[in-house]
Amino acid sequence: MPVQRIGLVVHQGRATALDVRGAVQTWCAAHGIPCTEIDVWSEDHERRSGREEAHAAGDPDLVVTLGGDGTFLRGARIAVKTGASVLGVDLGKVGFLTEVPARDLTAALDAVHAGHALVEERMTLTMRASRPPQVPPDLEALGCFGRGPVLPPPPVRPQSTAGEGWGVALDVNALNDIVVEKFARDRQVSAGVYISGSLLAAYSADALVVATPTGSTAYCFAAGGPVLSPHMDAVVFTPIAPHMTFNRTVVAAPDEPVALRILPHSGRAAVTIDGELRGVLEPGDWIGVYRAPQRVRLIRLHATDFYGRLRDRFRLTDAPATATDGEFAPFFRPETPVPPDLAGLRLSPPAAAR
Ligand SMILES: NC(=O)c1ccc[n+]([C@@H]2O[C@H](COP(=O)([O-])OP(=O)(O)OC[C@H]3O[C@@H](n4cnc5c(N)ncnc54)[C@H](O)[C@@H]3O)[C@@H](O)[C@H]2O)c1
Ligand SMILES: Nc1ncnc2c1ncn2[C@@H]1O[C@H](COP(=O)(O)OP(=O)(O)OP(=O)(O)O)[C@@H](O)[C@H]1O
Repeated sequence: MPVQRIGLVVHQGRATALDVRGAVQTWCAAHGIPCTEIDVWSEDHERRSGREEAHAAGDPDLVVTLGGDGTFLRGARIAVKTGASVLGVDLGKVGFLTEVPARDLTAALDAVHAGHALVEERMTLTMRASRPPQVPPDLEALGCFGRGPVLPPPPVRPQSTAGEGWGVALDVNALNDIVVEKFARDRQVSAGVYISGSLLAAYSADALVVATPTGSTAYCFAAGGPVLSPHMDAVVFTPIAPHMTFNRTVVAAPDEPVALRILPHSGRAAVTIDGELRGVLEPGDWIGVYRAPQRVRLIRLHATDFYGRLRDRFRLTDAPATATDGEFAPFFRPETPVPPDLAGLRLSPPAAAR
């Protein structure tokens, strides 16, 4: 379906993003498509939930982000609430989530408008909490770690059943991760970690990360966690610097919730959702994290080559001993038809088609 309305999320601190914004606005004007900028970082901008932000922008069906992965995450937070797709223009440092370089922007918008783009759906995480989350004003400055103004705490979903012991359901969709981390440099977070309702272990750590497969290449990856294909669903738990010998990641099934209960003698803990501070937990508080029904719709111009991107963006280097073996031949890419037993497999597209 042709694009009806664009919501634009721009990294205001990057000059190239401001230039490219002009190109998007010109394209929109030429096609008669309304385009609303959503400046989630401005000091003057009212702090709104993703849903309110989408409604205020006229419920765009396409969100275009101009920046890096952080800007993409800020756009995804808004798009997921109304089922809009997200197109990330790569103007950042890593660009794992973003899809197109700025030079291909117009061609990308043309392709989306003509219905030629692919949509890749990614799992998100949602959560319940023992009480509605809040960020006390005195902790805001400490907790937002030099980034933009804090977003409001996640709204409570109407189907909440707090009084019955299930906690309050929060209107959250994390594309990368939900992280519980220490506030004070010298006070670790101590928490009991439950998977599928069973206690796995009590941790004392710098942070505890619950991630999606998409988020496995972000914070979890930095902590030595495994890389998961973003085409699968799973709930990935990784402790950061736990003061114990068991420091492994646990990859739970998509229907196995991961819960964290702050222990009585723990320091206070920050809850960050996709890198943004959204709440503070006191001893005794808990959160339960599980797969959300909503998925983020990523625009792709070509079939995804996740492993090629992994090699490229993380600059994977080959073993020095293989250097004398020269070029690497393509695998499973002869000109002849695909044999029946391989027909259902997901194979990255040939380099020429990317
Ligand atoms: N030590 C760490 O690596 C660390 C620490 C805190 C948070 N994070 C991650 O940062 C994310 C927020 O990103 P941001 O850009 O707003 O903050 P940021 O700028 O601090 O991001 C950290 C880095 O992670 C990259 N990144 C983000 N999502 C990614 C993904 N899905 N796959 C691969 N790389 C990814 C970003 O490009 C950036 O280089 C959080 O969701 C969390 O996963 C990482
Ligand atoms: N909309 C904005 N307005 C002003 N400054 C911003 C904005 N977005 C980000 N910044 C600044 O840029 C820094 C990097 O932000 P962030 O990590 O979210 O960017 P990004 O989109 O992920 O790009 P990169 O890949 O370069 O990190 C922030 O610490 C902040 O100082």
